[in-house]
Amino acid sequence: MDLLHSNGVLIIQHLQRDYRAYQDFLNFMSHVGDPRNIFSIYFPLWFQLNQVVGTKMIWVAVIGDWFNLIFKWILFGHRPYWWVQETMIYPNQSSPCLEQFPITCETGPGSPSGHAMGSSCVWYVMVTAALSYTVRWKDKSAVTLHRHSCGSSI
Ligand SMILES: O=P(O)(O)OC[C@H]1O[C@@H](O)[C@H](O)[C@@H](O)[C@@H]1O
Repeated sequence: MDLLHSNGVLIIQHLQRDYRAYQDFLNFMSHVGDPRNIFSIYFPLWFQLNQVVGTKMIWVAVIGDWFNLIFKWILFGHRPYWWVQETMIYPNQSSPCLEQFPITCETGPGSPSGHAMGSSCVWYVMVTAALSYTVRWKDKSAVTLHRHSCGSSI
């Protein structure tokens, strides 16, 4: 398990060091996808626009959170920022320094991440809905264009 955690820490350090320029963008994406917005914002909004997408949002919230809870009970995983303080694999207080954000300061078990699971589900539902709307709109305009071109050639 230590090998897994230490590699996770390396990835976090790489992201925090080499992708600092994208920090605001990534934070924004993370906040937009936050599953706590499902009940107050996304469900009411999407249900007005499209009932199927709205219903998907609710299922994502319920099933996603339920699975996350079950997996957290089973895995009961460490969070990287406290694991680096507790592990013995870094000698002489040379534990890596991980930057924390308000959204990462949680105290419960960390694995799997409820935020990562929830926000990827939220983004999946929204992106697939937007893509299918775009495809339908394109098909419709192609049919209209075809009808017009056929009509003008007669
Ligand atoms: O398990 P994590 O990644 O610390 O996430 C904790 C919580 O993070 C919040 O941002 C989400 O709205 C919650 O749904 C989630 O449970």
